[in-house]
Amino acid sequence: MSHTALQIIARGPRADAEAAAEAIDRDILLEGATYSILEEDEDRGLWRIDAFPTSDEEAEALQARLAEHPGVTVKVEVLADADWLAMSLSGLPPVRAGRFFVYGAHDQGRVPSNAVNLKIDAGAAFGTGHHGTTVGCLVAFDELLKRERFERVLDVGCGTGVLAIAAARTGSRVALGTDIDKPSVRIANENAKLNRADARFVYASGLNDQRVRGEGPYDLVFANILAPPLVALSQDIKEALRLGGVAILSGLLRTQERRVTAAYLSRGFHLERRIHRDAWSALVLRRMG
Ligand SMILES: C[S@@+](CC[C@H](N)C(=O)[O-])C[C@H]1O[C@@H](n2cnc3c(N)ncnc32)[C@H](O)[C@@H]1O
Repeated sequence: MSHTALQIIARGPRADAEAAAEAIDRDILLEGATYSILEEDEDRGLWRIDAFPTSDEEAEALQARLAEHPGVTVKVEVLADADWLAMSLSGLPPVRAGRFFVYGAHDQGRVPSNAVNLKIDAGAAFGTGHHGTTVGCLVAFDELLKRERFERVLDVGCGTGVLAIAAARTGSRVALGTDIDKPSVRIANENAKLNRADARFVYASGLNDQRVRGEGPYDLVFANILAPPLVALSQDIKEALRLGGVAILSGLLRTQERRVTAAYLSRGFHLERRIHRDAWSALVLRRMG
């Protein structure tokens, strides 16, 4: 594993950036790599890839793929420890995703002082922070928090509650989570207490529950569920969001991105960012209409 945390940034026109991203997707050495692609400057048609290698081999492979696309200019930055995103592959170590540090009971004592620390005991619920979909959501949220505040946040499919707890711990006044799995709701409420987070979790399917509607409209909706329910819930998620509000969606595979994106674009959302980790994708979509 690399000891130097790097961020590799590539900028260029959309076609070049998309082609470079596809080359990263095709490289089997980069199957586990995390990167995002977004439109940086709409007026200039400038797109940007940010990649976060977790080993020297990954860093080399990423730079090699990007170098094959002369239309993008590449910059490599060494990250301060507080910013890097790394997921070690041995055991179940803590996970760093932007400002968030997700850890279990066995990591007590290894907690950094410069992060938002989330203690998550998984039990029977999904969401220790180790899965590519959860990491994608946290990275997307961390980026958005650099520019925006989210007063009211809904987490559909809360699992351990990690996402709503992350919101409550970073200043959201309302952080509500739902799940169709009763044990997850109980575990999420316990995790909220454990983290002294003012987040609440209720047993409900989707968004058509009075307790969920009553707290809306939301500034941000997380939904880390599977692609078919993400498509099925697209209208409900739109209605739950205020105009200009953001949906962070995950649980979909990279290969399902087009289908899920199409459902949201047709409802007036704008795709702001895609984050890839392993075979998984996280999407940042803003309600424009
Ligand atoms: C992949 S886990 C995500 C857990 C956590 N939010 C995270 O990001 O790590 C998906 C969760 O969504 C729940 N779920 C699936 N479909 C749902 C629906 N229609 N409404 C509410 N919860 C749902 C599942 O029970 C599961 O706990």
